[in-house]
Amino acid sequence: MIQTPEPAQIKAAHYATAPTPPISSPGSPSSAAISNNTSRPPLAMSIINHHHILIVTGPAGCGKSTVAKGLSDRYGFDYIEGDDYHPESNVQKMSENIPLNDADRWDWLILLRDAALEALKRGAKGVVVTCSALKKKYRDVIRTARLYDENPNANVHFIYLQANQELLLARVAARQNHYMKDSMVLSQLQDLEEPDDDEINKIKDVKIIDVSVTQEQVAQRVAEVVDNLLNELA
Ligand SMILES: Nc1ncnc2c1ncn2[C@@H]1O[C@H](COP(=O)(O)OP(=O)(O)OP(=O)(O)O)[C@@H](O)[C@H]1O
Ligand SMILES: O=C(O)[C@H](O)[C@@H](O)[C@H](O)[C@H](O)CO
Repeated sequence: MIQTPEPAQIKAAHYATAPTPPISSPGSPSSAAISNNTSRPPLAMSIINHHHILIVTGPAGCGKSTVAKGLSDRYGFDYIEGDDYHPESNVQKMSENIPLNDADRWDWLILLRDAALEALKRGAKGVVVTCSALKKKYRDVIRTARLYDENPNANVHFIYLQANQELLLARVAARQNHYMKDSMVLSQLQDLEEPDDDEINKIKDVKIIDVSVTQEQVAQRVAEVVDNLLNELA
């Protein structure tokens, strides 16, 4: 989540040279919820044996940054805030309430994918990325991370935070100093393709979390789901 109206520093011109990703600042109350409120399991073997990229997805205001910080703290994974990787032109558009289109998003998605791979290459145990990933074809771009990873191939998991329009609008309205306005939430909902049957039952790399509950309850749900996921792959 970008808190200031400053344009992003990072340009998406060359996706092959991903910038150094921002690492989470630990200790926010929300991240503490996921990392502490749920008892920490023994370190999942899969964290040691696999490369994991957790993509926290959903429209603006669903709680991606909140959840992602918690996951990063819980597993000691690097944290990549998707908002920080938009080219200046995208930030400008969003600040002016102009919805992004596919063309605006391609390089951004590839940049995020490559930033996650870069982090793994530098030795990160795993990576958590926030990315709206509103359409199936956007998620497919991120899915190709597996093809570009070195041994072991990265496991990409999408954690889709599901919320209705009313809830998203309320959370965005309550948030201070952020460029995303109500109208942007509405345009994102128009673009949104929720994970479909193929993704859920065939590719099986999507988990859906209902976020219409408190931050602590969301944290609990997400921690349970991701603990299981990582342990299943051990
Ligand atoms: N479960 C929850 N209950 C109530 N408020 C929440 C919950 N989760 C997050 N929030 C609040 O809702 C607002 C949006 O959360 P957050 O910034 O994490 O969403 P986001 O999906 O990252 O948004 P964006 O895509 O616009 O960056 C924040 O003010 C956050 O504190
Ligand atoms: O896909 C998009 O339309 C945008 O990239 C958004 O997802 C923003 O990055 C984010 O939601 C801002 O808060």
